[in-house]
Amino acid sequence: MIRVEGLRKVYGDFAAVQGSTFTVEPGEIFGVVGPNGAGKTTTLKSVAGLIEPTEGSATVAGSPADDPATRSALGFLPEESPLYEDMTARSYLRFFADLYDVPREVADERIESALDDLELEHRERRLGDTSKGMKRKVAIARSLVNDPDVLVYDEPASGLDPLTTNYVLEFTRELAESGKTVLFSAHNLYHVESICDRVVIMNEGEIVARGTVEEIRAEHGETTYRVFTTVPVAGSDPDGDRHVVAVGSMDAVEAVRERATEAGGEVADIRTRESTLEEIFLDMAGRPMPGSRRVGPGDDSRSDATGRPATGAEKREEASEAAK
Ligand SMILES: Nc1ncnc2c1ncn2[C@@H]1O[C@H](COP(=O)(O)OP(=O)(O)OP(=O)(O)O)[C@@H](O)[C@H]1O
Repeated sequence: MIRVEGLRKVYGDFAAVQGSTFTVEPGEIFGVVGPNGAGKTTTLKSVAGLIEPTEGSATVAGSPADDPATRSALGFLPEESPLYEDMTARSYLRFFADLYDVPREVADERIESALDDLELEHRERRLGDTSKGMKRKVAIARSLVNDPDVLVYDEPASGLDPLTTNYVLEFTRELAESGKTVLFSAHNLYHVESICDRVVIMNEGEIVARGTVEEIRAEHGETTYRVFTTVPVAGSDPDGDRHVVAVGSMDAVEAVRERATEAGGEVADIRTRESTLEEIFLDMAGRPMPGSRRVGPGDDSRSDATGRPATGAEKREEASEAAK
C-alpha cells in the first residue's frame, strides 16, 4: 500500500508539489494526471524514494519510501528509460537482477516469464537495434526483476504506437489484478479512463480533483440538455424540421417549454450529455489557481543530496543513469 500525506516539494522558491495526500491499495491502479509541470513526476519519484519531500511523507507498506529496503522492493518505470544499448534484453535484465541480488536461477525464470508475458521478440538482439516499443517493454521487465509488490509507472505508454500502447496498458492492468499496487501517471486521458480505478487531477502542484472517473464527472462535470422544440424559441437554431437550444439546468429546460407553449408549439425531445474527463481536465488545467507556487527563501533545492553514503538502490539508479 502507498500512503502519501501532505507531500510538499520545494525547489528554491518554487513549489513543485504543494501538499498532496492520497493512498493506493493493493490491486489498484491509481492514476495521476495533469498538464506539463503539474507535479506528477515529482509525486511519483517521491513515492519511489528518489526525491526527499520538503514536508509531509510518502510511505510504502508502512516504511518510508526512501528507505533502502523499501526502494529494493519497489519497481519504478521512469518516463524516459535509457537502456545499455550494447546489451541484449536478457543480459540487461540479468545485470539488474544481479544488482538486486536475485539468485541466478530465480532471475532467469523471472526474466523469461516477464519477457513471455510481454511477448518480447528478439531477446538476443542488441538493445540499441531494437524498436521503441521493445525498449519500453524491456524497461517494464526491468521494473519486475525484483518481483516488487508496488509499481510506480511514469507515463508507461508514452510515445508508443496504439497496438503497443494497448499491450502495455493491458499488461499493467494484469499486474494490478495479480495484486500489485500500481501508481501510474499519464497525459492521455483515454488511457486513464480505460485502466485506472481512481484518479487525481493535479494542476500547478495541487490536487484539484480526486475519485473514480465517475465521481469526478459527477462532482466537476456538467450536464447539458439539448431541447428540441416544434417552434423557434429565443436562442434556438434550426435542426431539420425542428429547433434546438442547449441549456444547463432542468429549470432552464422548463423555461424553454413555457416559451414553446406560448408560441403555440411544444418540446419534442430532450437529450442530455455529460462532460467527458477530457473536458473536465481541460477546464481545470486552464483554470488559474488561487495560491502561488512561489514560496519564501528555499530550503531544498538539492533534492537528492542527503549527505549519507549511497545505498544499493541508489547505485542501481546511478547505473541506470549511466546508461543514458
Ligand atoms: N530539480 C528541479 N529543480 C527545479 N524545479 C524542478 C525540478 N524538478 C521539477 N521541477 C519543476 O517542478 C514542476 C513540476 O515538475 P514535474 O516534473 O513533477 O511535472 P510533471 O507534471 O511530471 O510534468 P510533465 O508532464 O511535463 O512531465 C515543474 O515546473 C518543473 O519544472
